[in-house]
Amino acid sequence: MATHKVKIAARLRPRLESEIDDDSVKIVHPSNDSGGSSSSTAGGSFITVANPRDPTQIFKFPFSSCYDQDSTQEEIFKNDVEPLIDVVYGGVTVTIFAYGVTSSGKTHTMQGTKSEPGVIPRVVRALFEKRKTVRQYQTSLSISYMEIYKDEVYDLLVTRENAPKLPVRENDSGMVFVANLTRMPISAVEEFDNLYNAATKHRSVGATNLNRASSRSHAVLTIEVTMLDPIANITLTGKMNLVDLAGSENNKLTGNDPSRMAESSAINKSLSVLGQVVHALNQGASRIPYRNSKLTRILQDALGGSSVGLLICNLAPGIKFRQDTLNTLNFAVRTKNVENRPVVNERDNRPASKPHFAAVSIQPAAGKPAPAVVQAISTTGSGIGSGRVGRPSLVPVSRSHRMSSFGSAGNGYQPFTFPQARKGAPMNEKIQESESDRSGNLGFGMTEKEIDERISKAVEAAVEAEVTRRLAERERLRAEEEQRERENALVGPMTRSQSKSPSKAQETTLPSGVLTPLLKRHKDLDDELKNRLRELEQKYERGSKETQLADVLSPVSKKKTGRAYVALARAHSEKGDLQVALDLYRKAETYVPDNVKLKERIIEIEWSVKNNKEYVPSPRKQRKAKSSKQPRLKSLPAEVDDAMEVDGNDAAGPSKFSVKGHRRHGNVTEFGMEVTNTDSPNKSLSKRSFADTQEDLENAFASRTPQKRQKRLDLGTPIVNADSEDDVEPPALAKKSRKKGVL
Ligand SMILES: Nc1ncnc2c1ncn2[C@@H]1O[C@H](COP(=O)(O)OP(=O)(O)OP(=O)(O)O)[C@@H](O)[C@H]1O
Repeated sequence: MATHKVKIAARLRPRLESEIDDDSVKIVHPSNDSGGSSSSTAGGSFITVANPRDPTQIFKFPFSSCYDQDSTQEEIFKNDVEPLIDVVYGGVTVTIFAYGVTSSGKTHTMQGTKSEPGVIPRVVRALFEKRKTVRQYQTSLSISYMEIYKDEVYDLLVTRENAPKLPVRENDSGMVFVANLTRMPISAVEEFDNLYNAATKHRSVGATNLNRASSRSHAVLTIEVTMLDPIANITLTGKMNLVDLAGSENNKLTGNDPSRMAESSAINKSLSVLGQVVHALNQGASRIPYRNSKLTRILQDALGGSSVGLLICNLAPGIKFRQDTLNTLNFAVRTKNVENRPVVNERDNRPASKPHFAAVSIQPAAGKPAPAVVQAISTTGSGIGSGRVGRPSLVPVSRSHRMSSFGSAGNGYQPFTFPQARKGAPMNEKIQESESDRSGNLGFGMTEKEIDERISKAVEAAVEAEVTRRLAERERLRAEEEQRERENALVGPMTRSQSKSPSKAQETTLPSGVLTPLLKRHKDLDDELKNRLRELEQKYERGSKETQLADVLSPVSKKKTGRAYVALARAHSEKGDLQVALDLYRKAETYVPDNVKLKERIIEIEWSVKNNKEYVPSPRKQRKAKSSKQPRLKSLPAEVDDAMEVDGNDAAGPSKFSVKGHRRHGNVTEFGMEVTNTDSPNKSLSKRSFADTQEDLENAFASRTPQKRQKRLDLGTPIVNADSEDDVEPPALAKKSRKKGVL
């Protein structure tokens, strides 16, 4: 099982004019003693620092990449950064961050100067170069750039006046992102340079005793590479996060004034939380304090998450910085053991097979997928203004979105963007609810009232237009009739009788209220007759309304509505509420007038009501087990089967929505970890190995028993409340593997 440890590169900057280099900190390259390269990535290199309390004692810090004062920007890039370009083009997120005391050379390493460009400009050039070679994709690049200043996030791509504090959020998939961060497309290196140079001027920089242009904030530049494979209709998204951290500060040395002190304390606090996060990860702690600072939340994915990480430790020479150097190196040593589980961010763009509409309302809350899945620093397209590009959502909006984890087999992933149920809720909680209260309901955990409302709504909308049309038509006919009557009054009784004949058709569709005038006219009728007529009128009106409803529905809707009424009727008859049941059965009959069993049922209940006798419904039939593995979804209770058995079906309640099935459909298959910082990433990220691994894991996944598979799907980072300040548990699988010491 492969995980990826954060790689460490240490760089000692040269002595500045005002400084004394007393050899307190030294880089040793045993293999290069005879001269040669000023760096080593071959192993064996180490840094020595004398113990401040006992100068005879020498601390030794071995790292795979150690760069001394003579190292060049080019060397660092070639050895440690360039290999990561292929990783980004493999659809993985890479995070490179420069760490060190103030004035140790972080900005120099990341940004550099015009004559000595640093990591950032080189990465951009390399990404554009690489783009030329990946012809199978339609590739686009974009950038976002933010700073974290006094624990608040600001957009550096807009002017400071237009840069409100941006909130850090977490989506349903556990992906941490900065809301409303601008993302700009870049089509050429020059375009990037212009944007970046302008944005860098917005960064908070101030003079301290140690650095004339000291960064007062952490800066995070993200370059996103989106690759659309038009043949497979799949989009890969790789990201490069380049982080220039503010330096830890010793206020005795910096000579900070009160305002600088406030900045300094925010910087030191966030760096201290960063240390705590690393420490907690190394301890295998159950809670990692990511949420204690914005910096660690944003870097969450780079530390114990799903991106490939490189930490460049910048060191300043001389005894003045010795304690800071030791602190930095201690941090580096601890970070060295942090394991990530990189994933490929891949989105399948093929259209989704449409879930049954009833399924959407069931809301199977997804078990959280693997670690903060996409990347720590991502942007959102929501609500962004002109000139901004919406982040292509990595949440699976289409048929499937596989997060292919290098190395872990099968963390689950939900196939559709179901609305999230309560965070942290078990995946099938809603379903369990339905089952548990089944006895009191007619199905789907819905009450009778809800079913009735649903039916009414569905019917009402369809009927409204038709009723309006009919009323208008009736009004027109009545007006015509009155006009004819007036004309007939003039031409005599003979003609009148003839002229009335065309309205014969109306008699068969006697409009409601027509009997009332009749009653008024025949005042001499005895009371009994009057009552009878009133009853008839009521009956007519009720029947007429139901007939109208039934007329405008499609055959399928009629059948469904009929079933629903039968289900309700049955529930009422079981409660002994026979009159209500009878009314409901009658309503059902207007939708399914040819159903013989229904007619019989109505007669039976009518008899019971009339004779005040108890009615004993026939026992429900046992429904045959369905052969299909996927239970059929129904929007209405399964009380009545397709053949419109009145209510002789099983009492097993409605078909339940199979989360398992749907989740498998939108499976997330994770892949074997083949990416390393140092070892031939080109090879490890080849399409071939990617596909092969995917197949193997899918097979392995398929061979699991359903129970195991379900369990597997449930694994992943717990869903946390974005607003809560609670700590976040590290990804369950990562924890497990850490504990086991699996690499
Ligand atoms: N490798 C290097 N070669 C030459 N000069 C360097 C090197 N590294 C740093 N410097 C110089 O050291 C000074 C401090 O460097 P830089 O501003 O990069 O430090 P920093 O770690 O970013 O500081 P802060 O945390 O205060 O922002 C600058 O003048 C820079 O030009």
